[in-house]
Amino acid sequence: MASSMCATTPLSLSSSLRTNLSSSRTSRAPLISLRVSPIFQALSFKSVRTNFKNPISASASASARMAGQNKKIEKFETEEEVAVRLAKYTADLSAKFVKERGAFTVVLSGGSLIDALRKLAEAPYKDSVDWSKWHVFWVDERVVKRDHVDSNYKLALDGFLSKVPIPPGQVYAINDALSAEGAADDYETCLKHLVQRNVIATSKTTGFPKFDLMLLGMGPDGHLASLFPGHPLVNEKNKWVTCIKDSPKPPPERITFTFPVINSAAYNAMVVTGEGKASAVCTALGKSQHSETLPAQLLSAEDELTWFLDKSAASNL
Ligand SMILES: O=C1O[C@H](COP(=O)(O)O)[C@@H](O)[C@H](O)[C@H]1O
Repeated sequence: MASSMCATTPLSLSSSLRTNLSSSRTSRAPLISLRVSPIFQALSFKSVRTNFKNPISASASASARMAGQNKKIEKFETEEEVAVRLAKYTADLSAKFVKERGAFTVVLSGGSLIDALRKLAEAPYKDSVDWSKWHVFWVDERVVKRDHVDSNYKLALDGFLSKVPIPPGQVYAINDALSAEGAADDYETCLKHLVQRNVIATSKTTGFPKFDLMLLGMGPDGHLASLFPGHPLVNEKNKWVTCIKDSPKPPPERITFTFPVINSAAYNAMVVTGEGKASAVCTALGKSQHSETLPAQLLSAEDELTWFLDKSAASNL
């Protein structure tokens, strides 16, 4: 569908995926969110943490809404429980947006996030999500060929996209034949065409594209997308998509959404697991004395930001 509109050519998925295209179903029940009462909001992180030792249940995880903000933290005993919750959260948002606007625009990151999405490609979601309405984008991508081991597209294809029947024309990979600058410009042009067609919504508040859901990860250094601590790209205010040629994490050349676009998303989900990220989680969620501002601290969302943490990642809170 989008190939005639976008400079970026939507990817060509494997023929096995094409054979799945007829199997899309109706959407699931409306979103059920783990809202918490004002009393619970006032609970300290220490008391939330005690739930790890005596979990209520995997699904009724420790959850807290930051006072006065549209930011929630959901904590789970294990990474497996994070994956189970993330699948339901994403499926519920898919149903909500398909019902409201007839499309669901989802932005993926690379890294550990893709493995955390594995439950979404299993029963019951594999058959109940209306995959035909999904439009998939990348919050960042490495400037490598799509079949390269470092490609975020390849990671998502192997780990998730090849297992669900999203129409190939609705999966927007970056053009891997271009330079970093060219690929960033090309991707921004692609997004502008889709905004014109109202496939991607526009934020009334910021004027930037308003994706329905971004599924994000954070590095141990507190970076998200390809926005690294102390890098000037963190402060980009005008571009939608930009490139970095000196990424401290290899490979050095990448393209990335900018903060104005990331923070204009309706829903942002930050998924973090493992002890190696506990310190950055602590800083990002404002519980440490660390003087440096990490990119993850700057994350917000128009409607709601949720941090999904396992016990290890939350261990310093
Ligand atoms: O380089 C990247 O790293 C981040 C974090 O990855 P993780 O494996 O530590 O979760 C990822 O979100 C980003 O998309 C990727 O390009």
